[in-house]
Amino acid sequence: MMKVERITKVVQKETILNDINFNVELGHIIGVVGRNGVGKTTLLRTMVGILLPTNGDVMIDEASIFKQPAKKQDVMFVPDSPEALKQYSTNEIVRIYEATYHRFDRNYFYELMERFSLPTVKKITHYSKGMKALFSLILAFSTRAKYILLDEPTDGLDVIVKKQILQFLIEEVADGDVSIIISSHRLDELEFMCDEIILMKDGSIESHYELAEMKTMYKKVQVVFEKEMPADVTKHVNILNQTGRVYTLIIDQSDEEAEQVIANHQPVLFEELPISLEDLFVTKLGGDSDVS
Ligand SMILES: Nc1ncnc2c1ncn2[C@@H]1O[C@H](COP(=O)(O)OP(=O)(O)OP(=O)(O)O)[C@@H](O)[C@H]1O
Repeated sequence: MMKVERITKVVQKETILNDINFNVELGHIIGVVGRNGVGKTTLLRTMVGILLPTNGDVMIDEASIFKQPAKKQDVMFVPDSPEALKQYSTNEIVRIYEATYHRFDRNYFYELMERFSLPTVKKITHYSKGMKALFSLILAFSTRAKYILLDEPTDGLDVIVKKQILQFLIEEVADGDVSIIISSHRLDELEFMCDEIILMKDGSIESHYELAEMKTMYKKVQVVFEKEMPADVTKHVNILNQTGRVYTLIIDQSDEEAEQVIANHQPVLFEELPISLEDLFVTKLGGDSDVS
């Protein structure tokens, strides 16, 4: 188990991460979402020990990655634009990784290169942007690290490779030996593969739920009233969208009165719609006018 324990990160007197706490068990895909600049990348970089937290610790199987650096072998970070090692050839990088990561699996590496039809090259700079992203992913999984942290992993990948990658990520965690933590703005992709979502706000965790559970906490409905929306309804709902008299609303299920208040006005139309992660994101974070 990986434990992120009370991580706080202050940079130039500014608190970027504030008391972040959560556990990662093996066999899960966890999505980290939040507005631009909220601290997602800083969190991932701290979780692998690239950044030192101002306070708090990251534990893997009860050992701190900061106090026992060998534990860092268990966690790999794939940045959104990997710049390192670009002057090397594919095969040289394999040798460097073999020397660095004790569990690096050369056979698995070449198997994945073949699976994703990625050729070996004399210099990594010869790869296109998408090929570099794919290469970084393949390298990360070939280290056989238990915790793989991905920052915007599908950026720059074409739709065919993207689908293959999403499928691959799901397969990787299926055996229960690996967990993946993904920071992404692609909420549709996260929805497809994540079982847990961490939603960040102002450098803190606003909520951390299983995605399925989170969806049961809210209800999305489409409502049409005879005239405009009654004032007492407005107090109980979050308006996602309005097109003419058609409102798309989010109702917090803990507000027991909300549906009754709507029904009291005898709406012309009142029907439930499937709720998406994007709806939850807008509901929980849409009220912030600034990029945090
Ligand atoms: N080295 C640094 N020095 C000063 N401030 C930094 C540094 N790195 C990050 N920050 C600040 O920390 C905050 C969080 O940045 P971070 O890159 O973690 O956000 P993010 O959630 O990943 O954003 P995005 O969704 O845009 O990628 C931002 O306000 C950023 O300006």
